[in-house]
Parts: sequence; C-alpha cells; structure tokens
Amino acid sequence: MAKTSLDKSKIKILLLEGVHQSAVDNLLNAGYTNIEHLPTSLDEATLIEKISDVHFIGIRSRTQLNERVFEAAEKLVAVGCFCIGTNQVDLDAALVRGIPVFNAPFSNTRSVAELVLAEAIMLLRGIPEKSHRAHQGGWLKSAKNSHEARGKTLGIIGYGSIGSQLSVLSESLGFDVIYYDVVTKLAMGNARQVASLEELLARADVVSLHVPDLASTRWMIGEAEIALMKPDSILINASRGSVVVIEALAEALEAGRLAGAAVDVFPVEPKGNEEEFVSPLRGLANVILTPHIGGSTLEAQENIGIEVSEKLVTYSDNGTTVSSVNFPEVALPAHPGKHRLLHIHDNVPGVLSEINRVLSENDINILGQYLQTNERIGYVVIDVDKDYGTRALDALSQVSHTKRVRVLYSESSFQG
Ligand SMILES: NC(=O)c1ccc[n+]([C@@H]2O[C@H](COP(=O)([O-])OP(=O)(O)OC[C@H]3O[C@@H](n4cnc5c(N)ncnc54)[C@H](O)[C@@H]3O)[C@@H](O)[C@H]2O)c1
Ligand SMILES: O=C(O)[C@H](O)COP(=O)(O)O
Repeated sequence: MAKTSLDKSKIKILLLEGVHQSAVDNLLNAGYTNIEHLPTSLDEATLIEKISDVHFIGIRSRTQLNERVFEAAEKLVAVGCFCIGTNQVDLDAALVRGIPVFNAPFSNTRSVAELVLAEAIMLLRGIPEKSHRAHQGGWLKSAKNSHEARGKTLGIIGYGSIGSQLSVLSESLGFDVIYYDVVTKLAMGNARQVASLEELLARADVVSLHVPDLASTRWMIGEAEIALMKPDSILINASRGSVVVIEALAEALEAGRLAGAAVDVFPVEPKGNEEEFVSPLRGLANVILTPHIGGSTLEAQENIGIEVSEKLVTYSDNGTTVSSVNFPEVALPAHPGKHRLLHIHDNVPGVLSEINRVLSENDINILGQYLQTNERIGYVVIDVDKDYGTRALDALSQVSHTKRVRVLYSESSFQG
C-alpha cells in the first residue's frame, strides 16, 4: 500500500513519445519542475527500469502500459494518454492499483476527420496511382474509375466523435452519409443510421472505420465482410490496426475487388521512425499508406498537451478525477487552508465507516468528505484541518482494504 505526501519539486514526471511542449510548459507553470521529456516510446525492459521512481507518466498510442509495467511502477500516481485511444493501457491493472488514467477524448477528432475526407476524395479520383505514375515519368490521363464525391454514399462504422464529425464535413461536400453503430446515435444533418454492418457494407461506395479497439471490434472487417462491399468501393481505416484483417484487404485490392484503400493504423507498427514499416499493402496501386498520423497535426498536439497536462495537474493538486477513463469520477472544490486526503480502497462494505472511526479516534475533525465508487474501487476524499495532515495520513493508511493514501497539502504548505 502506497502512502504519499510529496513536495511538487519531488514529483517525477516522465513524458514519452514526443508529447507536445505545451504539456511541459503547463506542468512547469503549475510548479512541477522534475520532468523528463523523451521523443520516443521505450521498450518494455527500459520502461520497467525507468518507471520505478516515476509519479506521473505521459504517453501516446505506442507505449504499452501492461501488468508487468504497472507491477514495477511502485510510485505511479496517474497516467496521461496524450491521445484518444487508451487500448495501449491495461486499465484494469491501473485501477486495482488506484491509478487513474486520463486521455484527450476530442482534441484530435477534427484532424482525423479532415484526413479521412481528403483521402476519400483522392481515392475516388485514383490519385495515388496517377501521382505515382507521374513521379515515375508516366502520364495516366484518363477519367476511367474516376468519380466525384457528390452523390456517392459514405458508410461510417462507429458514429462517435470522429465518425459524426466526418459525417458533417462529408455531407457538406455532397456525400450521402449512412452509418452503423452499436448504440443508437443522433444523426447529423441528413445522415441515416442503418440497422446492420452488412447493410452498410452493401450500400456504401466508401467505407470508413471509426471504432475503438475492443474485443468486439477486433478483426471486424475480414474476408467475409470485404466480400459484402460493393465492387470497386473503397475502404478507409484510421481507427486501430486490430480492426481490419490486413491480409484480406491486400488480397481484395490485388484481385481488383476494391478500387482503393487508405490505411493509417496497422496490426504491427514500427516502434519509431527509424524502424522499417512492413505490410502486405506496400506497393499496391491506389492505396494511401500513412504512419499513424491521423491525429498528428500541430493544432491537435498542442491542444492535447494542454488538455491532458491540465487533467494531471488538477488530479495532483486537488484530487479531481473528472473524465478519467477508468476511475470513479469526483469533481472537487479548491481546499485553501485545509489538507486533503485521498483514500483509494477496495469497494467492499465497511471501509467508509472504518475511515471515519479511525479519524474520530485520532481526534481529527472532518471538514469535508466526498465519495465515489465503481465496481472495483472506492475513492474517498477528506479535508481536514492543516494541523492534522500527517496524523490523518498515518491513521488512514491503517484502514483495512486500503490501496493507496495521499495527502495534498494546502497551497501555502507547497509554497513554504
Ligand atoms: N489514426 C489516428 O491517429 C487516430 C486518432 C484518434 C483516434 N483514433 C481511433 O479512433 C477511435 C474512435 O475515436 P472516437 O473519438 O470517434 O471514439 P468514440 O468513442 O467517440 O466513438 C466510437 C464509436 O464506435 C462505436 N462502436 C463501438 N463498438 C462498435 C462496433 N462493434 N460496431 C460499431 N460501432 C461501434 C461506439 O458506440 C462509438 O459511437 C479511437 O478509439 C482511436 O482508436 C485514431
Ligand atoms: O488514439 C489516438 O488519439 C490516435 O491513435 C493518435 O495516437 P498518437 O498520439 O500516438 O498519434
């Protein structure tokens, strides 16, 4: 069980994968000076070695935070995913250790939607092949297999933030939009939800995937699904590499069943820019291959840096967990002049009454108390008088089923 009360300058923050400088600036402005900022992800062995004294880690989609990494992360307080997807993090392993995980659920939505729309137009015109030929000195001037977007049907699979944003943008260009989602979703503009994946695949001229990586979405587009797509239609995947069986897509493109594809995410992606990219899609005409850059615009990255670092700072300074993807959500007021205790425990009956009993036995008056639970853990936040912070920390660490206790000193203590 971890018991923590640290001065900000001792809180170690590790930022990987070239998280934008806006995050570093934000953390420094908030008084967090012990920051290591690396441009790449780390392999598991290096990460395990490095993470043992880290309190906050910031990653993007490449860094795998699995059970073994969490096991070594003895001091880890919270994780920031400076991206949308959180499938690279074992959220349960974090939860059972009392570690909240935050992300940026909307900051790169627009960047992905714009890229996909541009790709749909390029593929409908056969531009990748024509451009490639021209680079080689060829001249493929022809209207064959070249189409306007106007009046074509765009089928969106997964009508969440990105899918619905794409819907709005593409409709304004004249696409007819249909979408499939496991949840009934409000249609944007004139878009229409269809009842099944099969119906969408059979009707769309361009199919674009925008689902998260879940057990239910893994390999959801394989040989059978591609066979349902219209001849000469187009497939775009900027969601996760686990969603499409890449060999089946390559076969369909080689056989001329599909007119083209754009793929930004792959089952296996290079660890860094120096590693070779290997894929059965390499060298195929009218296929746009991009190195997982759907969200990689300067605008998105700067916003993500600010958003996620703010969430980490707010949790560290104040205990607020709003918008955490794995943790009970608590919105907390500031606590000037008081010390705040964060108590994370197994969600079993009796813990709250034991907390209150030990505080009462130690003559510690409770000035404020907040509780939220999920099916696995309980999160109790208790404000006490400034004189009792350390005593309360010791008392709460004795409570049965405690996973972790932290004390956040009032702001004046940090400055002193
Ligand atoms: N290429 C990139 O750089 C990039 C950038 C951002 C996000 N992404 C990926 O895109 C995904 C989607 O992002 P988002 O912000 O739109 O997520 P979101 O959670 O807002 O939307 C996902 C939608 O998919 C739906 N869904 C879930 N399972 C489904 C299924 N089996 N069939 C159909 N629909 C299903 C959900 O109900 C939801 O509406 C992310 O999870 C991430 O993996 C990639
Ligand atoms: O989940 C996401 O937001 C995207 O996949 C982008 O990931 P990245 O930050 O590693 O580019």
